[in-house]
Amino acid sequence: MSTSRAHVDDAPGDRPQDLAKPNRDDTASQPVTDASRTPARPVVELRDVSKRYDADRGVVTALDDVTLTIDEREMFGILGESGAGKSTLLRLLGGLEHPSEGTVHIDGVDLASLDRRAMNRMRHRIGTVFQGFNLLGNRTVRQNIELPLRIQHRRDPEFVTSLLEFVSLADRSGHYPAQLSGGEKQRIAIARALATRPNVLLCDEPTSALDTNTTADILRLLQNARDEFGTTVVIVTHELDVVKTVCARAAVFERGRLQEILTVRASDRAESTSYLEHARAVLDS
Ligand SMILES: Nc1ncnc2c1ncn2[C@@H]1O[C@H](COP(=O)(O)OP(=O)(O)OP(=O)(O)O)[C@@H](O)[C@H]1O
Repeated sequence: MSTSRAHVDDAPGDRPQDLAKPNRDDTASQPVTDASRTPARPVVELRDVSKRYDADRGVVTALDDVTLTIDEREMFGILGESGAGKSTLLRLLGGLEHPSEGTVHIDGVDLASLDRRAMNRMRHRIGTVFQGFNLLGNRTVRQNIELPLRIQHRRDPEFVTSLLEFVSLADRSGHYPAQLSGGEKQRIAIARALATRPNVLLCDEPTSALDTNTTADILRLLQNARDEFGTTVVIVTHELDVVKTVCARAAVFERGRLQEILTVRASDRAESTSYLEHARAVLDS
């Protein structure tokens, strides 16, 4: 598996016909809309990863000897109770921190091997969606989506327009976040995360602040992002329903240890339901 820096430095495609391509050259000829026909290729790989922190209460082991592979275009859940190590795992995948032991590879690149510049480039290939949306209140919808491109001193107005359409907010592009609902804010946040054509989309409790119907909309949107952009989607959540609805597999963590990787049977996948149907299902059982 390649660990070359040149791989990281590949410039993303800027032409309109590149809109649906993931930000990587070696998959350029592959169809991105039919995940089932593409052979599995590891995109996220953790090998023997441990992460320890020096805290007032002594050394805390947030992750303990974790080995895990997530394949290209997979929708993968990370489950666990509070303190299980989920956020720590996301920080390692996003390159915000490095493991105390072990390695984290994204697209075959060992994140710890990258210098600051290469790491910045790599971060643009990893989109993040947060529970609290993290939008800039003094920027319009369109400006929020453009932000990651502006940071790279790039412009891609056609792509931004296509993203506005992708998240069904083309008619709200001049509005400010305060004028939008929670679900709409999360749709902007997803469009912003996709603006750099990331290969991996990290979602940190993306639906925890949303009601049942809006949750279903956002999960459908994440699935569409996977299908249309070829993005691998990692969803950290404590909501089992979320995993059941969209993920094929999920890793369950307890006190930093990966307990098991569960496979969600297709027949078990929850169909998106109305609020009433969901309430019936929960209250009647
Ligand atoms: N920067 C840090 N310094 C010290 N301890 C930390 C740090 N970050 C996390 N921890 C500890 O590591 C453990 C795992 O924390 P982490 O935030 O990853 O769990 P989590 O599963 O995301 O929990 P939650 O669902 O509550 O966010 C906890 O015991 C936490 O207190």
